[in-house]
Amino acid sequence: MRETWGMRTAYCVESVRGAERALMARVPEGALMQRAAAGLAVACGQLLGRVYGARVVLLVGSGDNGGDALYAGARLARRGAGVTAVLLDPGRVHGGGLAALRGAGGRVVDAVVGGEGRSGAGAGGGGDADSGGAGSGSGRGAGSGAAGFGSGSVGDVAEGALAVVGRAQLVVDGIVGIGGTGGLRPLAGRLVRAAQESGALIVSVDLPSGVDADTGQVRGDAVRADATVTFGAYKPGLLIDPAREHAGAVRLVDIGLDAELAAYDRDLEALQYVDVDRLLPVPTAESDKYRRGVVGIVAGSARYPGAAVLAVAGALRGGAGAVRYVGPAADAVIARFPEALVFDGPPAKAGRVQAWVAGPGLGDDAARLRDVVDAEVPVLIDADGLRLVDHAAVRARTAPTLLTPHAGEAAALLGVSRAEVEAARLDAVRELAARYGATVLLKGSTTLIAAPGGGAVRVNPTGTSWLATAGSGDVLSGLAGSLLAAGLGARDAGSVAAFLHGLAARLAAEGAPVGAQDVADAVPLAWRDVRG
Ligand SMILES: NC(=O)C1=CN([C@@H]2O[C@H](COP(=O)(O)OP(=O)(O)OC[C@H]3O[C@@H](n4cnc5c(N)ncnc54)[C@H](O)[C@@H]3O)[C@@H](O)[C@H]2O)[C@@H](O)CC1
Ligand SMILES: [K+]
Repeated sequence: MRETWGMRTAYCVESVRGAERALMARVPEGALMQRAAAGLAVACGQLLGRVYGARVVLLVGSGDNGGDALYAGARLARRGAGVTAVLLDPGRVHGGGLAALRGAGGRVVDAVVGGEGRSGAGAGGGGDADSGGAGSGSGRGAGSGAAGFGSGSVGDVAEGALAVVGRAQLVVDGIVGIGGTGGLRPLAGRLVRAAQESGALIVSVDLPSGVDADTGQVRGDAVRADATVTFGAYKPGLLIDPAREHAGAVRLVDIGLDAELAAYDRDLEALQYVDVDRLLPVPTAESDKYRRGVVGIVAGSARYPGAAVLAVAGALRGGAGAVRYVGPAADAVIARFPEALVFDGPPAKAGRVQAWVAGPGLGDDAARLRDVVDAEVPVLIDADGLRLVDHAAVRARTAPTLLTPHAGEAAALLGVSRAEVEAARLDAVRELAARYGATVLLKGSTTLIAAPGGGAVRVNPTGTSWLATAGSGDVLSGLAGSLLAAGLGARDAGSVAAFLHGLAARLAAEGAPVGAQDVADAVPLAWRDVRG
């Protein structure tokens, strides 16, 4: 699973379109679409295993996304597949693509009654009531300028179209790509549901139709693909939940866009093994414990001594030379980790510290937290610390600050609901970083790290649902604080910690539940895996 290549990057639609325009001016007309279609056809062939004789259905929308699907379908038809295009908007379809498919022997049916498909209302049954989808939302009517989608009632779907979808081995989702807004329209939703129910493999072209490319939001019905073949660059939505869950395995097809994209700012970055390897603080011959960094941990309380132990456990595995625990759980910490330095007074009097972690299990100890926030070294604030902290004091800090909320804590900081944060993680993390003048690591299904000055948001690629276990956040804050003390900047410390933490959970879990202590114990394995 180890990848040897570097940073994965994602660009917003505006940048991708700009780069595409620049490239299109230099290459023959239609060349980019042919590159895209060729890559798509190869990926479909690999998923099918055997192309000759395979039953392939293309769901074709009104734009170039449908064009990609049609040209790829033509390539598959020339290799012997039985390819049928279902036109969702027969009045607006990519002409060249349609001609190519027909020329290669592909069939074409209309999705709506009155086209080439036989007419018949309500075939397939049962779907009408839930055609609005879970997201019920705002996006559904948006973009109703797309002729044929907003207007057609669900009952208008042609029986012939549903029947071919039901028999397909592979369904290619060319409904919408980067030109899409809002969720699937009812007609498309009906066909997609039929595909999903049939058990066919579903491959999305560029993006799963219905998701938001730039934010990862899903505002209505959206395709759930087994794989997505994306062109030129990843789009943020392919890397951020909830859209990411819809994409399946994502494959990037090079259409020659990289040189043009260099003129644009990245929207997202996902560190890979080699990037993390380069960032890990590895001691040299001259290192002593102070040069390697001392991390101070202000965590735990009489009620929650375990949070102190777990934060120290994370900190001991993060590369700092020493861990100094400050608080009332010193006995519990020493019993488990005799190598920790402990002190039960105010942090300001605790001795030398290069970075502080404050908050896990802290209870209501606002005084100790204030001491830490006033310190002129990097500070990580988590959990209870996020609830107690004086926001103006955070904004006034001059040394780096790293806030590590989960969605619920982020919601409280922003004054919105947890569901709103979960639905729009990228917006939430950017907004928090701007508002608090701090680097923010938003934990969850896709952990994101945003710096206060803007720039690319980091997305952690190693996350796993095994991390959804009590205390795992305490380990993460200790680990990230330790990396801060070892000299990493806040954005790097947060992203490297999230990477190691996710990897450690995977290595510890191996398919079975693990506790936070197991995750901490597996962090050295993750280091070795990265350095290996
Ligand atoms: N621009 C380029 O150079 C390339 C573009 N390519 C493909 O072109 C796509 C973009 O094509 P387009 O700009 O034509 O846009 P799309 O094909 O993504 O969308 C077409 C139209 O669908 C309508 N629409 C919007 N939301 C909808 C919804 N929820 N349901 C139904 N219809 C909706 C709109 O009228 C929109 O203009 C990319 O995603 C990619 O697949 C590739 O061929 C590679 C090269
Ligand atoms: K698509």
